[in-house]
Amino acid sequence: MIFEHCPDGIVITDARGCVIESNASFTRMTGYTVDELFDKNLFCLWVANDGRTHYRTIRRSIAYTGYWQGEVSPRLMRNYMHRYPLRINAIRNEQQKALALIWTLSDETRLPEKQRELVRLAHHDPLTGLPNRRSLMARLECMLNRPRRDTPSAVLYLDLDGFKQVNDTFGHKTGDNLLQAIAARLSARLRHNDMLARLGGDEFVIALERNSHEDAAVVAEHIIEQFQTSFELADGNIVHIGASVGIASLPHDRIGAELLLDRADRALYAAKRAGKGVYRFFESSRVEDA
Ligand SMILES: Nc1nc2c(ncn2[C@@H]2O[C@H](COP(=O)(O)OP(=O)(O)OP(=O)(O)O)[C@@H](O)[C@H]2O)c(=O)[nH]1
Repeated sequence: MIFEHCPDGIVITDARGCVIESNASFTRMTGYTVDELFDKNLFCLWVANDGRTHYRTIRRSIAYTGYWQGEVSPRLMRNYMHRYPLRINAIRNEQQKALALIWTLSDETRLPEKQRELVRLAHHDPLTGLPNRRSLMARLECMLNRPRRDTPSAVLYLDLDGFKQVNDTFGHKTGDNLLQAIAARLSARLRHNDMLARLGGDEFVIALERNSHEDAAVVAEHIIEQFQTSFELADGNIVHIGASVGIASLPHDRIGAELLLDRADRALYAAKRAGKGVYRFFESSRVEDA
């Protein structure tokens, strides 16, 4: 009774992760019905898709501490727009062997309004509503921890050309409106698996999931094309502005998110030097011409 009516989503699985029972909140939060879940392995359904390293980290934490805490990948939820905190607790026997696992998705919507706002602010840029640097870095780490061969991905670092001039000519408020309009235009064209984040100032980054080298170039071209149409802003001003893009494909060697972003930034620098309004790739020994 308490299990069924608990506002948090709860699933009980065996030690391997096969579902024994789930509650109504879990169905509401993930979109998976009880029947669909029965006997499915939750590790296969969610975790394994985020990479073997991630899977092994979780398994190891459960084996040693009986506990793991993190976030559920939104791509693996039917309700993929939401990212829920997930806890996995092992029920262990006296020899510390896991007998069953309790998976709990916390329903943040139950938090008081003020607390929810704090959670939102911690992960989003207040001006545009886009994910912020922190969210981006978490996503990049996730991408970098996946097996690479079958999942080529890329990072596009975008910087506006001549944004300072917009501020100087029209004022800071119009500059803000322009950043919001750009965020909306770029978001509208992205696939829902990709992430558009604002790092601050006039810098945006797109984490492209499962895109080949060629695909990343096509996306970069489309982005630059999107700046050919002027932005009609909420304050009535019409502003024309361009953008340059630096691209770093996920390498086969193991690197961290900071280095990957730095590579995209270096490619962006090359695009700026090449006269702006173009894209450039980062290549390990040199920056490749577009
Ligand atoms: N309106 C507005 N301006 C900002 C914000 N954050 C930073 N800026 C301004 O954005 C400008 C960014 O500087 P730059 O990237 O050097 O300007 P730019 O003219 O685009 O230079 P290039 O990239 O070389 O073309 C600075 O003038 C900052 O003051 C913001 O949140 N709102």
